[in-house]
Order: sequence, then structure tokens, then C-alpha cells
Amino acid sequence: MALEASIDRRNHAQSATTNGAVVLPPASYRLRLNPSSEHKPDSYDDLHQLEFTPLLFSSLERYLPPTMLSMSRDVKFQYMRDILMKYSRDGERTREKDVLLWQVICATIQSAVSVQRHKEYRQRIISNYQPLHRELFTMHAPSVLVPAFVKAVRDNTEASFRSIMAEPIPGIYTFEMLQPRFCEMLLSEVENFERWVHDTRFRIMRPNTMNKFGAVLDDFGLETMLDKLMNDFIRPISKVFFPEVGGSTLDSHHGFVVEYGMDRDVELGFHVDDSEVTLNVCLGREFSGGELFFRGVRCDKHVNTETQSEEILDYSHVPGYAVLHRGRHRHGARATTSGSRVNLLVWCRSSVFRELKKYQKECSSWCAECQREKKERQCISIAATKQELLKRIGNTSS
Ligand SMILES: O=C(O)CCC(=O)C(=O)O
Ligand SMILES: [Fe+2]
Repeated sequence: MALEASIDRRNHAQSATTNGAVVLPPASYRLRLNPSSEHKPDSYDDLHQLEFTPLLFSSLERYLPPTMLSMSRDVKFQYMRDILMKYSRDGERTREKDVLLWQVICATIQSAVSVQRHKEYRQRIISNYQPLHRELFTMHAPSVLVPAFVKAVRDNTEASFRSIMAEPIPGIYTFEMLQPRFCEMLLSEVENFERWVHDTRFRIMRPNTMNKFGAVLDDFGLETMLDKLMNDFIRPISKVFFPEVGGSTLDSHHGFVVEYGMDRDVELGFHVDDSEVTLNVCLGREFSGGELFFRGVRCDKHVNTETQSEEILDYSHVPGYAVLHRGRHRHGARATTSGSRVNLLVWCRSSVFRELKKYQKECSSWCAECQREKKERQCISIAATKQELLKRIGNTSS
């Protein structure tokens, strides 16, 4: 959708000269409300004298009208600069379209700044932290995964997946996945990282708002390895079992470990994940308690609705074993009552699914409550039709 901001020509900033070319501003300015995901923006890093950070221009470029995307960098730059100048100068923005456009710009600036900050944060860790096991950072399937799992994914059929999996309730898949040696190495790498954090007093970000402990693996060098794990192994399975939530188009992830036990987190409250598909693998070591409890899949609207008895599952973690489920499958983790438990979590996301969801008005095929409501509406409508028919039959026979 294009959002047009008709900017008064008199208020234009003067045309800028970039690389010797004077570019005249167009008659009216347009930005798309949703950015183009395929477009690779130009870099503006060399334009240091700008009033705005170069990063803002490469971020805003995705919002340009489609016809502009192939134009020269100078033309795009001029166009975006004019918009930014106009909006940074005008204190008063009364027109609704202008306010909307300004919101797009603000959101773009905010996200560009936070992406940049996170990039710098990660860079600071990666250039200072010395890994313990370098081999962990590349995805060598036979060292990471048990042979039966590798074979099932290579065969790539529903039957091959099911041959190594259990499905204790619909939508929850459990299977043996990680080699014990890999689990042990990853555990000691996490310990090594935590030691470094402690010694250097580096303030790290925890995996999410629910955890006081745990570490984001993507932040200390494991992003590429986990991306490969998602692309080559999680996505083929999700394509078969979770197609309606973007299982075949998973294209980014958040990878982390959670840590429970003495001096760590104890339990995890009832929640849904910020993911389309979640992989949760127990790394070890020895513990009691810590069961995962599941209570049915729900969309945003129905996230707090009652659980049906057939939706109840309590699952006990086993080191090396994975649980794969939809992010919207409500769940939590019970208290780890003794020992220590560390789990690897990969929250897999699909930008395509998230984009499509914005325009979805109908009920969700994957939400159990939406489906129950839909069935109820159908029953009511069938009953009403039946009543009407009976009434007509009664009328004609009397
Ligand atoms: O502790 C667990 O196994 C569950 C972790 C979890 O659900 C999460 O981090 O989102
Ligand atoms: Fe979770």
C-alpha cells in the first residue's frame, strides 16, 4: 500500500547537490506503508556530512515507491532527504496522512537505530570473547546430530519424520536430536561465556523478559551455525507439520539457552513464544522437575481462553531430546527442584507469515478456539436452517 504525503512545494528544502548532480525534487512524495522485503538498499555510509545518519537512508529506502527502487542512488537520496527535511522542520503535522507518514519514518528510525545498536553490541562481544570449542561454531551435521535424525531429514518425507518422532498430543513432536558430546561441548561453552561475562563485568542481554539467567547464543558467534540448523533441518520438518504458520518460509531465528537450578531461574510462567515454530532441546545435565506443560494453540484474541482436557500435556525433558511446537502453543516450565537444567531454544520466525497475518481478517486455521467458534457458528446455522425447513414442511402439510 502506498501512503502519499502531499508536501507543499514551497516548503521544500533546497535541492541538494550530491556527487556533482543536481536532482530536482518530484512533484509529490510517496512512501509505502510496508517496506519491500526483497529490495537490497544502497549504502549511504560515505555521505558523512549528512544531517541524518546514513543508516536511516538505507532503512528508509525499502519504503520507497516500487518505481523508485531501481533509480540512481542520488535520486533516491534526494527524495528521502526532502521528506526527512520536511518532517524534521515542521513542528505541526495536522493532516492525517502526514501524521501516518511521520509514524512510518519514526518507526523506521527507531528500528534502524536499535538494529545498529544490537550489531555494535554483538560486535563488541565477538571481538573480545575467546571461544572454548571453535568447532561448535560451524554446522558439521554428524558431530551435532544423531544419525537417525540426519537420515530422517535427508529422506525428507512425512513418513521418515514420523519414524523417529512421537506426537503425544496433536502439534507437539518429540525426538532424539543432539549428540551427547555436542550437548556437553555446548554446555561448557556456555559456562565459559558466563565466566567471561562475570570476569569482564560485561552487561549482557538475557534471552527475553522472562529469564534472569541464560544467554543468547546468536550474540556470541553461533548465529550462522543456528541459521544452518534452521534452514537444513527445522524448516523441512516444519514445512510438513506446521505449513499454516509459515513452516516452509522460516527465515530468521532467535537462538538461546535457558538455565534452571540453584542460583539460576527456577521455573517459567505460562506463555506463548515470539516465534512461528520453536525447537526446544534439553542439553542436560542432571535434574529433577522442570516439566514442560502445554495447554493448546491460541491466536492473540484467544490467548487467555480456557484449556480443553484433550489439550493438556506434561512432558519431562530428556537430555539430547527435542520438542518441536508452534510458537503459539501455550506452555510453561515447572520448577526444577534439584540439580541443574540447561535447554537450547531456537525460536524460528517467518517474515512472510508475519506480513500476511497483518491483512488476515478471518479466524485462524491453527487456533483451537477459532476453530471451536467456527464449528459452533456452523451448528447454529444448520439448526436454524433445519427449523426453517421443518416450519415450511409444517405449513405446506396443514
Ligand atoms: O524451560 C523450558 O524448557 C521452556 C523454555 C521456553 O519455553 C522458552 O524459553 O520459551
Ligand atoms: Fe517458550
